[in-house]
Amino acid sequence: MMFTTLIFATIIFYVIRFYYKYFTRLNPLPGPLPLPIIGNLKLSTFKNADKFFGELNRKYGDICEIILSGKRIIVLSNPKDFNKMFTMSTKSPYTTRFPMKDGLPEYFPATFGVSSNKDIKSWRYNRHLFVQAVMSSTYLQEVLNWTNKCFVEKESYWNDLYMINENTPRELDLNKWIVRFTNDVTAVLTFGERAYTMMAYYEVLSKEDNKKRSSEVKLVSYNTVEKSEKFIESFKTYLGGGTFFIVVPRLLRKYVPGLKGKTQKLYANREYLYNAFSELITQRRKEIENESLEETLDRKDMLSSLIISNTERDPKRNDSNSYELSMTDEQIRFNLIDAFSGSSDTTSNFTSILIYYIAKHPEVKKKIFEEIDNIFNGDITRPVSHNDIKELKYCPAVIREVSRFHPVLPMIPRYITEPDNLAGYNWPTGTQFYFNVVGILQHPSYWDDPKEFIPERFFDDQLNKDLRNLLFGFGVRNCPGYKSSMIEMQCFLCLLFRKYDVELVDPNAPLKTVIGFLTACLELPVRIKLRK
Ligand code: HEM
Repeated sequence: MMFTTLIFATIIFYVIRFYYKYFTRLNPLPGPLPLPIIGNLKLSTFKNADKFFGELNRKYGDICEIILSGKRIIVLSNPKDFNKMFTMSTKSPYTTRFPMKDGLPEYFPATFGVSSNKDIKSWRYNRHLFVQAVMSSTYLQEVLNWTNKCFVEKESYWNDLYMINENTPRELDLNKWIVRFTNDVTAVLTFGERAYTMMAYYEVLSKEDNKKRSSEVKLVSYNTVEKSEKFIESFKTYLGGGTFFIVVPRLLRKYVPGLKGKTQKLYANREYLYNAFSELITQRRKEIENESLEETLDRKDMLSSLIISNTERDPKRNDSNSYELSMTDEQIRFNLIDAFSGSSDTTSNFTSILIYYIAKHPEVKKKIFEEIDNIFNGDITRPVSHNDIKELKYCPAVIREVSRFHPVLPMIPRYITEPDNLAGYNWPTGTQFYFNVVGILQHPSYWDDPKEFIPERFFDDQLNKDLRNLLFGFGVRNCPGYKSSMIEMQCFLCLLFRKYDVELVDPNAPLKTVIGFLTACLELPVRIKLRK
């Protein structure tokens, strides 16, 4: 009885304290009333974050607030607050994405790599070498080469599994293939090693169908496929673990039985992954050392590029001091993690969203066919080149319109490292802001008919110039991979639509997604046939 009363009193105390703090907060802003513990994080937030953020803007205006994981977050939906937050100056207080505190730095590095690096000096160094690697013309050529190659590989599986023809459309979940396709392209570009996730999926499907594998499909050894699947799975577990470390307090992680077990599993997985990276890096270092200095490296992947950065093999090295700044294995590891995590899920989910909207709008698909047919003249086998991509005008407009309509990242976070005045209020150090991407991309003051899907609006080069690239973020911490992913996505569109017609199985069904920080597409059931 005593114990129940104590618990009850503690809860009452907690609730009163919570609302006292809430109603006496600094600069109170409109926003949904939060609940103790969960704040504004309802289940619906996760299922429909795009709707959630769109409604925030419509209901509460251009500046409002929410509480997530116990933290107050100021949500901004007006581009006039934009320039200050997304400045190109590294001296700005808005150069950090989120606070690296609570459980996060125990699990993710706070001063390594690019994405979560809060030490601006170290971030600048890493970002410089990262950008050098992924923006070089040789790397961008590799993006095109591997997108072409992996597409051809995917087709060999499709031919065997579905025997796609002109007359009878075949049903398949295109999202499953896009995820694996992107993983395979990203892995080889990042690590210089093939992942075989498409092949592994082909194995699963042919087993399910009791199908005998075609001799056309060349399988590498079972062990290689299994090893690469394990690596990709471990990577996903590693990234997912971040949320666990943010949400579950340290004491619970250390002492509560189920949670302690989960913590240990995450650490063990991280150990496995870090060792796998070390092996990759050591092996590649050896290969590079064995190559003569005069020879140009045959691999243009990010790993090779980071190993040689600021060494005597680096064509971009320009002073003798740079030698001191070549990367350690640990630095390389975290840059590779950032490259793989930054590119695989974003590109695959956005590509699925893109195909969904194209298939949903037959008039858009028709114009895509026309544009692509004009470039390829019925040649459905030659590799797509940079010149082909340069000729595209309608396809990039469709990509922009889809990203306006259904952005893959519904908000962009920033966190201030010193007090500042923003949107007319003074904010203390540590205030967290979300730039409401959905709100802005559908804001009636900035777009005519924002609810209409009109790719042609982006033919006007001057239209909302500042907002066009919201898909990839802004300012000093914008996405360094925007060029490579634009190439990959446009190349994919050419390869797919010059040969195949894609229709949604149910054109009226909404796209199935789940949304945390990222819009994750769950499935994309389509009917696919060869174009006549
Ligand atoms: C469709 C594909 C992609 C989308 C939609 C996307 C989107 C974004 C966005 C919105 C940001 C945050 C920008 C900000 O905070 O202002 C970001 C950051 C980042 N992205 Fe991407 N990205 C994509 C592909 C890639 C690729 C291919 C790579 C690597 C090659 C990459 C690596 C990164 C990294 C490392 C950061 C952190 C930058 C920093 O903190 O300095 N992304 N991305």
